Amino acid sequence: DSFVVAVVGATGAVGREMLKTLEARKFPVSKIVPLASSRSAGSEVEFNGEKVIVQELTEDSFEGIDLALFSAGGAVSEEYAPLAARSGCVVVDNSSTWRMDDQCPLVVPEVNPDDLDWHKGIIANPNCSTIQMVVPLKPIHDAAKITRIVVSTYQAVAGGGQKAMDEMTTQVRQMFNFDLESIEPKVMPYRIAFNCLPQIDVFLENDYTKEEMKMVHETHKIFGDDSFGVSPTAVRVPVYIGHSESVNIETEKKMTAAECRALLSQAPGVRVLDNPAEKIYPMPIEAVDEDDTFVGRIREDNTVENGLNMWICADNLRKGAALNAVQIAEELVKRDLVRVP
Ligand SMILES: O=C(O)CCCc1cccc(C(=O)O)c1C(=O)O
Repeated sequence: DSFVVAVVGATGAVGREMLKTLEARKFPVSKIVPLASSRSAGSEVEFNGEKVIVQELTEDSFEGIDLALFSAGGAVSEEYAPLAARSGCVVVDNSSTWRMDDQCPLVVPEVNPDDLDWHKGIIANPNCSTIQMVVPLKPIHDAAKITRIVVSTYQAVAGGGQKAMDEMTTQVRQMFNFDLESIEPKVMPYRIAFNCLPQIDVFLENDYTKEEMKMVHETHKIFGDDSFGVSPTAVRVPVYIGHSESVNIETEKKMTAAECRALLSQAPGVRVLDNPAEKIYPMPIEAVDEDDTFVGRIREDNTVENGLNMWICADNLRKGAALNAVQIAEELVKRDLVRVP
């Protein structure tokens, strides 16, 4: 059977990727309903070779909608996701609003698909940096029990949306014209062109950023296990699309680099690119427009008992957001769960 599917935030960077992914994976859509703010309503998007008019999001937009993918910011999710669920529409929300709500499953289909079974109408899509980390770490955790994670992220500007990407373009152009004075950052705290910013989102009381603490809390919820620590540093780097992460883990049981490589070569959603002698390793420019999470630079960390280092890259708009949301929708269809209990 096929479904009436809404995309809320259809004109944003992630919303557009959601439409592209629904089409590319031939999700069974009987009717697509692109929704956005009054500002974007009236514009057109393409879907399955047809032009579709973007409609304005209102409280009765969800009548007759079976499934709604949200990526329109936390405030819209907070107000409209419960409305949608109450009118019998299953919501997959890409914002952080519902991720830590104990009535909402927080799901990466390769990692914890069974959590979908207890959804009450709203399912949360994790933060992009969390998704690409848990995909390879879950099989390792199952095999050797992770006791500690230290992660440093190198996050693309696309995570800040189209405006952030445009800001970097402007800065690069200005710098090539040696016009440095007029660089006035608006979306990001400082100039990002040829720079690194160790701040993504706001700082909290503990001097970590919201982005860093999302990786801690969301990883624990997705694994259903908070017995291990997560020590995060999230950094913005001058890359357009594709997040990279340097991950160091300690495990209870010893796992060699070779065993880790072999395990990840079989892991769902993972592609191992790891041959230093041939200069083979993941890079963000190679991860763009790919479904997989790429892992390389796998090596033992002999400064601790059972340590491993690895380097992980993924397209943050795709597996980091839109693809994961569509894969959740696919899993809901498979489990006949496109219905609000
Ligand atoms: O900047 C990045 O590289 C990733 C940030 C993603 C993001 C941006 C604004 C708001 C939220 C949010 O939902 O709170 C989120 C999120 O956690 O998905």
